[in-house]
Amino acid sequence: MVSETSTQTNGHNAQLSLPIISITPYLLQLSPEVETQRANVSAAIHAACRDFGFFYLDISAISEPKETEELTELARRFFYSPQEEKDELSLSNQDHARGYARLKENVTNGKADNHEGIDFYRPVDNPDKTKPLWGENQWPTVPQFREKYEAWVEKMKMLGLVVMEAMAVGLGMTADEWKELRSSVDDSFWVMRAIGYPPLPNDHDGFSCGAHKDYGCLTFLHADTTLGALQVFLRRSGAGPDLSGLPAEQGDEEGVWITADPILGCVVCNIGEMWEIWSNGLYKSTLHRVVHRGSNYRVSVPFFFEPNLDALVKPLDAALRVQKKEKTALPSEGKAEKAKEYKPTVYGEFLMAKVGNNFANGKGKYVDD
Ligand SMILES: O=C(O)CCC(=O)C(=O)O
Ligand SMILES: [Fe+2]
Repeated sequence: MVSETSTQTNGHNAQLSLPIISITPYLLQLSPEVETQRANVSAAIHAACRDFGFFYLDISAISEPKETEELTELARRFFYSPQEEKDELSLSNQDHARGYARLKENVTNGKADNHEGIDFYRPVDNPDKTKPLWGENQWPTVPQFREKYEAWVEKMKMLGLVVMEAMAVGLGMTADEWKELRSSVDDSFWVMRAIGYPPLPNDHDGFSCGAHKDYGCLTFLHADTTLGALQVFLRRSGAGPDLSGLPAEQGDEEGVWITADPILGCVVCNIGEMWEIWSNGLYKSTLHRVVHRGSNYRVSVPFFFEPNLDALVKPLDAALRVQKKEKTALPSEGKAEKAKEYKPTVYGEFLMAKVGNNFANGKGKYVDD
């Protein structure tokens, strides 16, 4: 909530730590008091999206730690099974997107990532594995895996819609505007991934997962208790040189890499490129990466809440209103020319273009290389 975000430090300078925002008011029955709390939540999310593109979302109202611990335990059981068993669920059996990818099979920025993973997508009507993204999910035979993960999908889909509503309020959208936005995410083409990270060898100069921006709408990440692995790039001028000793994947951008360690009861939430378009750049999708140098085997479970395939994603009037208001508030820019607008895109076409490029060469999965 607003009053808490500036004081929660999570072990860092408050300016450089991700805010912690509870979604609980959006799950409670509406009353005048709850309405005020919701407005505070929305203002906090709006600020977090502008300043960080990342925040902790306290979801303790809908999930006990036991549930997420079970997810990581089930993933661990799968990743610890013999390699031949995991390979039976290989991406290549299906549409090259749904299934298991071996250690180093995934590539980011031209470098092999030091992780293995299994991906699931929203099921489709009339599956056809010869078509990009149109195959069937491949579930591990680990007892309870499918059941528990499918329950998580339902919960995250619900959470996605709730967070979208909170963001609509944060942008000052009217009820009709929210209704229209809602209709472009109410049949989300979601993706869920379980990722296993062995520690990086000491002399390894690469990354467990190279720096990238998520391309969709909202990511909700549950990770096990490993510290120091997930890093987020905060663009800040005057931040000084990057002392991480790692290749500068951020290019010439000035800023700092901070760690986003897990917090009990929270998922890490970040926005993808579709929100950058909806907000006309007011919200930025933020670079992040994983560098796991610990001695344990780390597991994370990101859920990607994405738009509907047929959603036309274009700058929202509410975001343009915010930008216009800010521009006219600046004395020097009183008669500013029309602000630059992001190009609209149909989510399904955008996704197919990303995946299609890789499909032809046997890599249906979207990789940012
Ligand atoms: O494992 C993590 O902490 C992050 C994974 C991630 O960024 C992704 O899969 O897009
Ligand atoms: Fe990511």
